[in-house]
Amino acid sequence: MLLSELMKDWPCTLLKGSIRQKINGITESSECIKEGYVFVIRKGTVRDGLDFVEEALIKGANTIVVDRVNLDLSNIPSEITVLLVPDSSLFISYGSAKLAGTPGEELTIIAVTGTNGKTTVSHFIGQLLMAAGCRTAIIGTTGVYMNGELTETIQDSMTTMPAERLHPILRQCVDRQITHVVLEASSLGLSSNRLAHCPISIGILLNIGVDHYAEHGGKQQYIEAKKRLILLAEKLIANEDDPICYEMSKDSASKPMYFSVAHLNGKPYPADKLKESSFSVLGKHNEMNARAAICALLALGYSYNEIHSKLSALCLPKGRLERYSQDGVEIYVDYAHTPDALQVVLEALCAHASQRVITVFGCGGDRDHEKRPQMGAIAAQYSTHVILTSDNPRSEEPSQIILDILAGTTGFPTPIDVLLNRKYAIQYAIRIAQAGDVVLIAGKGHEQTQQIGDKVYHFCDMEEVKHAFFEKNRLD
Ligand SMILES: CC(=O)N[C@H]1[C@@H](OP(=O)(O)OP(=O)(O)OC[C@H]2O[C@@H](n3ccc(=O)[nH]c3=O)[C@H](O)[C@@H]2O)O[C@H](CO)[C@@H](O)[C@@H]1O[C@H](C)C(=O)N[C@@H](C)C(=O)N[C@H](CCC(=O)O)C(=O)O
Ligand SMILES: Nc1ncnc2c1ncn2[C@@H]1O[C@H](COP(=O)(O)OP(=O)(O)OP(=O)(O)O)[C@@H](O)[C@H]1O
Ligand SMILES: N[C@H](CCC[C@H](N)C(=O)O)C(=O)O
Repeated sequence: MLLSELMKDWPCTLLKGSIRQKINGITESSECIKEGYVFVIRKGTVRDGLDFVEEALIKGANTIVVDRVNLDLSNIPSEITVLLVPDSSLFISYGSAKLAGTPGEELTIIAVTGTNGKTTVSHFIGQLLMAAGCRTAIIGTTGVYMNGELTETIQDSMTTMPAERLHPILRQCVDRQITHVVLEASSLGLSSNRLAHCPISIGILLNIGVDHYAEHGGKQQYIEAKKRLILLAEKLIANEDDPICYEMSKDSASKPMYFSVAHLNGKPYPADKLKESSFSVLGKHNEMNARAAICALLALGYSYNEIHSKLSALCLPKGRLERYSQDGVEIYVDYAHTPDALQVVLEALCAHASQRVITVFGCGGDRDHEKRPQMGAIAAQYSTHVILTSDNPRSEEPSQIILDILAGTTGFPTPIDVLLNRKYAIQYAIRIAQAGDVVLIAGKGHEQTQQIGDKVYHFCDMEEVKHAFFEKNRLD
């Protein structure tokens, strides 16, 4: 494509060079530059793309896009084009869509946001659509699935991928005759305009809890970020029981569809209806997730009868209440890393367990501190025994994270042990567990790595569980 074609529908000012350049791709990361690429410079939270211009030019960039005036461009050779745009993050979304041939326009895109349940609801919707015969892709934290096949795992478990990666994947979807795409819209993805040029038919608002406040600068800013989905989506589905979601839904241009614990789309829908359809996924939260998914199918024109006949086959994505049982002990690996998530999962397991509930968890470093004591209190309230350990400490001191969690556990009689090494914490839990006990290992779900400092190690909770049983039986 010629640069002139990319620019023609977008407010751009030519600062230097020619618009007759042939361009082969677009990126905001110098690491991804190839010959003939457009390098879009963005000032980030940590670094400034401006510092990587030299690297981009060495790698073959022929166009530089900036969104700041009065920059010194004298070091940029004359054969390189420099454009000024009002906002780099919007331009990269627009440019990525256009270079990929706007594949989103050929697809029905459903985007799911909320603090908890995005991955689960996306997979439920995807599974229902596939059961109804639609070729469907699911894009989110656990990877890209095209018609049920995992085609790409996402580095860093990113929930909403940058636009420059999303639109080429949407193009692959079109090439594979996929008609429906269900994607997760994270607050950070929405606030950084990753979905700005992705045409969304249905937006789903699940819930608002505590997560990512620190990165957004507060709860209100987090809510504002989630609200962007309402402006992007043609139709909105919202959780009527969540007061913040309900309030937010009033900003929708079209009349929203609601789901709640008692209603669906304005009609009574008691829990028995789900049971009658043999929906059998554990946890009240997953019943709510199923209600959101049913609403999405209703919005797409399916009837209750068609939807109900498919509910019995719904299953959870990897790392969500993932069960393993050995020697009469039931183990659940779950991705609960927020207070609300830990609470609903423990409520489900307490209702299900016949004996003790042993909880192993920690909290991620460089993330909200306020969720730590809240999660400590919830774990202590619902569990018979708590083992505190490291999640992804990242740049933080692991023992300080534990102290923050412990602050919430005072006043509860529950025994609490601390084992910073997650492997040993899991081994200890399995060693003390007896037949009939339930062990919850929370926080990392499907993750295959653990980040301690700036080092990333292979780590998989489920692998450690199996290894721990092997060790226990070897020692006995
Ligand atoms: C908080 C956030 O959104 N971070 C993303 C963001 O970083 P940033 O704005 O701080 O960028 P930066 O690192 O300061 O760099 C500034 C600019 O310099 C460029 N650069 C930087 C280094 C270099 O060598 N060359 C280069 O060109 C960068 O590409 C960028 O354009 O832009 C980067 C480039 O696209 C992303 O890699 C980075 O995501 C990182 C990996 C990340 O971990 N993000 C997580 C927190 C995230 O987005 N999570 C959400 C929410 C998950 C949930 O729901 O729980 C998600 O959707 O995954
Ligand atoms: N509707 C819900 N309400 C509260 N907690 C939930 C709900 N659904 C799932 N959870 C909890 O949240 C965890 C993560 O679920 P899921 O991956 O579906 O959410 P998510 O919003 O995609 O999370 P993330 O974006 O952080 O990956 C689950 O393992 C479970 O503990
Ligand atoms: N997308 C979330 C996942 C958190 C998972 C948990 N294991 C942690 O590391 O805190 C985040 O990056 O905040």
